[in-house]
Amino acid sequence: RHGRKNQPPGPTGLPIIGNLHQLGPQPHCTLSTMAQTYGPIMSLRLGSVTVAVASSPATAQEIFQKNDQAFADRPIPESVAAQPNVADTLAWAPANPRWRNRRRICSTQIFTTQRLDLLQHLRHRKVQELAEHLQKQASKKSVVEIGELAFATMLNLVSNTVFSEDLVDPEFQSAGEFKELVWRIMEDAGRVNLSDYFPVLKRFDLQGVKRHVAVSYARLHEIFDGMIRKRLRDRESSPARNGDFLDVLLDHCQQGEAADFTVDNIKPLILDLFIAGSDTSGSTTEWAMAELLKNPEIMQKARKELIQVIGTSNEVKESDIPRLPFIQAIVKETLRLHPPVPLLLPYVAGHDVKVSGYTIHKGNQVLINQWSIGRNPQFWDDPLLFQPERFLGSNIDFKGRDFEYLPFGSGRRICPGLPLANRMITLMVATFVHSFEWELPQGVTPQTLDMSEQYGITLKKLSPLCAIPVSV
Ligand code: HEM
Repeated sequence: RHGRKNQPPGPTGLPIIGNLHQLGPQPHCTLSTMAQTYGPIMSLRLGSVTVAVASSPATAQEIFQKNDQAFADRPIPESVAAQPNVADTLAWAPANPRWRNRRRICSTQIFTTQRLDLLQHLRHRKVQELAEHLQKQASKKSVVEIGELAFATMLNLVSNTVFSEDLVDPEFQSAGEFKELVWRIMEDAGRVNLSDYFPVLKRFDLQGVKRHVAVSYARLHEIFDGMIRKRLRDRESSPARNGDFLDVLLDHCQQGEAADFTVDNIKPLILDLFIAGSDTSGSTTEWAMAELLKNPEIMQKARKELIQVIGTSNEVKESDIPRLPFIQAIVKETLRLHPPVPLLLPYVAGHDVKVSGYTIHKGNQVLINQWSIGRNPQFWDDPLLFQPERFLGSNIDFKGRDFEYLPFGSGRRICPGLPLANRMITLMVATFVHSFEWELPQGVTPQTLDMSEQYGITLKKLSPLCAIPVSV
């Protein structure tokens, strides 16, 4: 079936497996190299699935702007299908009225400027708790894992937004278990799984991916189940409401929208917010700090801006951020070089579509290699250098309209968490830089700091960033 007419060019594959063996452990890099030979829209055959890969701003724009509707749905990897009620997730459900309703509720109840402003105190509190923890570690000269702390802080922020309570204890002891669970889900979702490319093999789960990841889903569902049941009991015994996102969802459950909202089918939506929000934001904060430790002169410039704007005694507040253009530029530059979702989430063509003169056939999958676009010298000067200055005085933004820079995607499935992620990551990075000097552990220098990536559905730092906070 793959001799289809007018398909984008691509590498010749082997019989049956096609190009699967060529992807390697870092598919985003392999696809970037292949695009130099086959062009900005190319076609690969992965088992029985044809995948088109877009690697330029122009092809991404054609997909997102001209053909947004055709590419509104996603293929569901087997590892994601391992969770109960997968059709009720936000990230993987088809773009049907039920998905739209859930997305609208999330947007209006969590992500509007008004709602975010209302919960500003929560973000300040969570970041303050993080700073207090770091102060204690600083007094002991302890080494901390920056990514894990940022991840746990984000997890607690999402948890407070949904459940009005922390998931991770104040000393961050239980952060490890959640990180492990979330990362296992991310890693399995990003793994090349034969069941996804040979539907006939699905029921055998040859690599055991589905069985492996099901354990993580079951544990997270169990945790959420306990929290939801407790809230249902509280609601029965008292009319008082917490006013958090769980109350909003339970109100929907009780308002006769029974088919769309039940206690069971709201769990995948809640899980999505935790999974999509915590690892991406934690990882971006970790990469930002890794770049600052690798480039001490940029760290100094950032600190200088913070001291000029805030002084030395005050804490960083969200209301300071508009006056911190260099810190904002650091976050943007980090998302360019280290976008947490390098290939965005996959799309599936709803009908035959022409892109750059080639045909993407109905049922073909589409990936956008935004990692590659963000590092392409055609669109960025000295693309491999970490230079936040490139964003100063530039209008390029990550809101999905500048196709050379798409860390949050674009179109109707653009990341709904963008405004929250932006506020929280900026606040965490600013606080790290403002409240502490940072030292690398013995034997590590800025020159030897390991910046290798590990591919999952999100891209994380292979070796966790370890550093020693020093109080200022
Ligand atoms: C640095 C932080 C983040 C990055 C870089 C990021 C990036 C992305 C990307 C690239 C997508 C896919 C977009 C597409 O396919 O076009 C996505 C989807 C999504 N993100 Fe984020 N995200 C981040 C933080 C968050 C946060 C904080 C939340 C919520 C708490 C969140 C919730 C979601 C959800 C629910 C989806 C699925 C949307 C859909 O398919 O309709 N993300 N994100």
